[in-house]
Amino acid sequence: MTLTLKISALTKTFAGVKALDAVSLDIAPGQRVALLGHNGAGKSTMMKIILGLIPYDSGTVEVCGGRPGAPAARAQVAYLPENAAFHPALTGQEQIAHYLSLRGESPKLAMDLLERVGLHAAARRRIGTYSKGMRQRVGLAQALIGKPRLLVLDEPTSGLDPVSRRDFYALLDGLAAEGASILLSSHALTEVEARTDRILILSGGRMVAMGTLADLRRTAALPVAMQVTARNGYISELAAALPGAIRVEGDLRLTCAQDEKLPILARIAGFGDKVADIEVVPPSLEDIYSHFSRRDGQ
Ligand SMILES: Nc1ncnc2c1ncn2[C@@H]1O[C@H](COP(=O)(O)OP(=O)(O)OP(=O)(O)O)[C@@H](O)[C@H]1O
Repeated sequence: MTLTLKISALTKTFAGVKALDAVSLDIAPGQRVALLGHNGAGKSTMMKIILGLIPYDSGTVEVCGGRPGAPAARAQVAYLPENAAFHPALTGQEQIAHYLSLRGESPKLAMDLLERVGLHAAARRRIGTYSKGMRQRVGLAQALIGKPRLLVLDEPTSGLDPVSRRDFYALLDGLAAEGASILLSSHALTEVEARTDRILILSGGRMVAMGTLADLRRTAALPVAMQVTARNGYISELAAALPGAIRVEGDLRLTCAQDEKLPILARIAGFGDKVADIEVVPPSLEDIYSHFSRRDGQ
């Protein structure tokens, strides 16, 4: 399978500051990759290099089989900046028709693109009257011009309400299902957790974690939390068998290392009917993110 994006040992320095330090990443068609990192971690630098906007010092970068910024790569890559701005006096249809003309495509395709992102009904309204979520969708419609193979999205859901975020990710899911590769940066960890295939965490320009959420969870080996509800009258008996468990509002709460999880569950199961319920809470992406992107002394 031809990779859409192939980055190996990418390094970029700005006046002595290593913005990227030996970063590698492959994205295959249909894959959605989240780029996470604190402010200044190197996310924008990486995106700018992929788009061919700035040069890099060393390593290799192949975008749709070519050099970043080369005409072939530019034709197949779309970019949505964090705060995409559009002309408020233009309607959505006029704005997209304008971008289509700039790309040498028929302005008549505007309505199809707007329909694709759910803006069909508002297409003839001025963008100045659109909500932030609607403007982001205009941005996505613009990014879809020319059926790009790679979408580079810089914090595409920042400032969107939960429903707009969910709708936006549903659109991305559809695009990925059709074979588009997606690289997006985000600070909203919970949504990334559910809606991307792999996660790359940068910290100070270095790649500190890469993989599926399950991979990251395994590598981080963070403690698992459990909540045990005992049947009436049995909480003390259970507490005595679970060292470290504390009572919170009639339940028992405890944390354990990953490799202790199954033995502890077996011990709890041994209590049979004395246990009313048990909940196992794995570490969230937020816990995992903090673990990997901890900045010493900051
Ligand atoms: N043009 C530049 N000149 C000098 N230093 C730069 C330049 N662009 C970026 N940097 C530095 O490179 C590092 C990485 O910056 P970058 O903008 O890629 O981070 P980021 O992860 O996108 O941050 P944010 O989440 O704030 O957008 C930072 O230390 C930044 O100050």
